[in-house]
Amino acid sequence: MTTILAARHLLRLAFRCDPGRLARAAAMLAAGFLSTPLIALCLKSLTTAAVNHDSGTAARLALTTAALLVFELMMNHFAHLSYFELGDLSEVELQNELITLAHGVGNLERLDTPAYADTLALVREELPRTRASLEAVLQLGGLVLQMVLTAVLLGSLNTWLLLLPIAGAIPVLAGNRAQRLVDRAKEETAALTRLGRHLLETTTTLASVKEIRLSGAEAMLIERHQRDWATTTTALRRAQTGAALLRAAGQLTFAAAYGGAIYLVVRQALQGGSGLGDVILVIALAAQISFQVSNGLGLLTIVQTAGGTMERIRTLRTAAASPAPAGPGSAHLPAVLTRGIRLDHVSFHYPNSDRKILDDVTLDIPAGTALAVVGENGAGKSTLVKLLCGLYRPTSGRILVDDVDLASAAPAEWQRRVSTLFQDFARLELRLRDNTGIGDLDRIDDDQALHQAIDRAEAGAVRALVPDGLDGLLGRGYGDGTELSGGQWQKLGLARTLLRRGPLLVALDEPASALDATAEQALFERFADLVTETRADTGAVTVLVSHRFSTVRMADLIVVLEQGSVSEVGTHADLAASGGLYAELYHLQARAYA
Ligand SMILES: Nc1ncnc2c1ncn2[C@@H]1O[C@H](COP(=O)(O)OP(=O)(O)OP(=O)(O)O)[C@@H](O)[C@H]1O
Repeated sequence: MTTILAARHLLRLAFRCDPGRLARAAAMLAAGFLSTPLIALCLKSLTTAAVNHDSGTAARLALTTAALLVFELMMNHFAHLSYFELGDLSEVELQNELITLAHGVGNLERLDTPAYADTLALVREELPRTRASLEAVLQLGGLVLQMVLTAVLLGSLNTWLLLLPIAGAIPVLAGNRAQRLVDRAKEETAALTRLGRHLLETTTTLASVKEIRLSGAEAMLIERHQRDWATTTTALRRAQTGAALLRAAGQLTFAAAYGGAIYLVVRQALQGGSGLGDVILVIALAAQISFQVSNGLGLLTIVQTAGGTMERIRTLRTAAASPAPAGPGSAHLPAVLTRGIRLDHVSFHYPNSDRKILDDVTLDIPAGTALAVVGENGAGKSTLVKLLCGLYRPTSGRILVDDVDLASAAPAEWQRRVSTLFQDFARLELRLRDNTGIGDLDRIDDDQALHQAIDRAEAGAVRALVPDGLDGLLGRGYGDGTELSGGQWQKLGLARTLLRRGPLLVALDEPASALDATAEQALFERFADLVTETRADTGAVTVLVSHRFSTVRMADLIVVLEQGSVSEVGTHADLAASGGLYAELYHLQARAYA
């Protein structure tokens, strides 16, 4: 994206946020910037008056010069107050758009695409610079006005002097090219930078530090971290060196033109074509041009970097706006399940790999069924749940809800009818109310419903730990919230699941992985209640992924996944007697407990 497009985008954004403030900032900046060449003009007249011994005029001009200097400073100062807040508003607006781009894509497929994830990570990192970018755009506008006035004053003395501002364009063009070099290097090293940040985060956050310390993997991770950073830094340093050389060449060219301009006007004065005042005017203006060019270069670099960010946001927007593989249709989902959910020859691979994770899965889950999914690690259980929740679409095959193909319904419509607790459940370090309330946003302010869901999830003791109850903060993400254990967070995750009304699918992926034995027992009593309730209410299907066979056996139907394919389906009694993988795993676990 060119600098002009970036500037236009930032100005539009600022205009949307607060047009009045933008107009005030622009007017004050323009007034401040225009007063600089006028100071040079005053100095010229002051010199002429002094040479002519006109002390009255000289004194008046000296005062005017001082007043202009103060005016210039004041205008810049007050403009800064206006655009400071405007920059913040614009950044928040872009942050909101980024959140939409990360979540508003209907499914997770794009986030799994490395290019999309890298671009998103880069933009997230660059957003805090929005304020400086907007400031740079406004100042560049003022600078352009200032340069035009400077050019008019120079041209009125000698048309050759007009070449001076033109020579000023050379370092600008060189700067443009230099920035492109740096941007390209940044994009090429984005994946490694992301990995570096991940390693830094992993090695410095409490949760993982414990494990790393005990495993002794510290040295290995530090070595890996250093190696990756060294590769990234080398590539960036090479690009920065090339960029610095280009910028220096441009500035040297301007320096030569600057010297030529002074020579020209001094020669003109010696030949009697102009006075001492004109020489002073040119020296002052040339010095201003030198400052304008170097200032302009710095500002341009900032706007060009913002251009990179805007371009990346545009790429994200285009990707998010492009239709998903089989564009969502407008088919309506039933209010109540009568037949159930059917997977019809479903195969799936993640967008970032060709490896089939699910292979030709066909499965009928009648309405009201409690289905358990078992299988070894990596068999594809969580992936199956994610597909059922509509977070991903099958690469081939269909998922039918009664007779409606999920691909022909809007993902959001289905996701409103799904209640889930994922294995990697979210730990929202916000208020207890938010943490639970996002399970059913319409009820986030319904204290009674929130308390009920928390009680049903056996999380009453967690609530008692939070000093301000529903409005108390959780975690140490910001503020001084209550830190919770893994199991306590998981119970709150379950409370979210239980808050949702009228689901057609309840999916619990290893919901007891962090719970103690008593909590697990209580959870499965709740699970049984939930199945009975939702079955009567909406005919919902309940899917439970678990490695605990004591719980799995309660399910109406059990499906065994082996390397992405269904190897066994049936009731506990059928499968335990069949002598297959289920029977083997079940007896293995039963023996361990015996
Ligand atoms: N976002 C992803 N991108 C690429 N591959 C993935 C992604 N998520 C999971 N996989 C791969 O898919 C395979 C199945 O993962 P899945 O989480 O579905 O297994 P699972 O049966 O739930 O395992 P577990 O019992 O360990 O939870 C794994 O080999 C995993 O590496």
